[in-house]
Amino acid sequence: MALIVKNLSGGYGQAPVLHDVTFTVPDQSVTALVGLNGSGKSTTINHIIGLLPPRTGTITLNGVDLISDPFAYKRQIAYIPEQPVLYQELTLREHIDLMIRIYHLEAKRTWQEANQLLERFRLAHKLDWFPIYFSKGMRQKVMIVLAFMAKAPFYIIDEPFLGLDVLAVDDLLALIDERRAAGASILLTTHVLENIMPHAQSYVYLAKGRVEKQGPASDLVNLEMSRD
Ligand SMILES: Nc1ncnc2c1ncn2[C@@H]1O[C@H](COP(=O)(O)OP(=O)(O)OP(=O)(O)O)[C@@H](O)[C@H]1O
Repeated sequence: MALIVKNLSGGYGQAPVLHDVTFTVPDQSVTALVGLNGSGKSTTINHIIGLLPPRTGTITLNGVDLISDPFAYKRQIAYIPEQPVLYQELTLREHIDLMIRIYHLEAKRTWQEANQLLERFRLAHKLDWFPIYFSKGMRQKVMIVLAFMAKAPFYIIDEPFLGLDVLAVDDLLALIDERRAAGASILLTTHVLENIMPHAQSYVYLAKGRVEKQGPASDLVNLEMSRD
C-alpha cells in the first residue's frame, strides 16, 4: 500500500471533524475521496500533508510514518490545494525557478519537464506573466505544472477540476493516467464523479467525518450520498 491512514481522528479545534478514519491508497493507483460539502475531505488531506496534527491514529506513506519521520514522509508528496497559492510578485518563470531551489530539484531536467507541461496546458507563452494577469483556471493550471514537474511518487489533489476548461480537464486526466502508469499513486477529492470514474481504481466516501463506504471506483456509478 502507498498510503495507509489508520484510525485517524482530528480536526481544527476542540470538537473533532474526523472520527476513526481508516483507508488505504494502493500502490500505483488513483483513489477518489468523495463526499458532500463539509464531510471532511479537505480536513483529511490537511492531516495527510501534515498541516494538522492527528488527535489519534497514524498515517504512513510508502512505509514512512508522518510523525516519526516527517521530512522523509513529506518529500514524497506533491500537493495541489483547492485554492491556488501563488506569489503576486513572481512571474511564472520565477515560480518554477523557486520550486527548483526550494526542493533541490535538478534544474535542467525539471525545466524540460516544466516546458512540456506548459505546452500541454497552453501556458508556454506566459512564462513572464505575473499571477495577477492569470484567470482562475490559468492559476489552477500553474499549480498543476508546479506540482507535476517534480515527478513525485505520491500526488494529492484537492478538487482538481474546479475552474478548469474541458481541454484542461482532459489534459489533467491524461497526466494522472501517465503518472500512475509510471508508478505514482494519487489521492484526489472531487465532486465530479463522472470525470474521475474511468481514471480511478478505488474510492472512499466520507460522511460527517467518517468513512461510510469504500470500494472499487466502478461502484461510484451507484453511490448514493445520504442527506442525514
Ligand atoms: N479552518 C477550519 N477551522 C474550523 N473548522 C473547519 C475549518 N475548515 C473546515 N472546517 C470544518 O470542518 C468540517 C469539514 O470541512 P472540510 O473542509 O474538510 O469539508 P470538505 O468535505 O472538504 O467540504 P467541501 O466539499 O465543501 O470542500 C466542516 O464542518 C467545516 O466547517
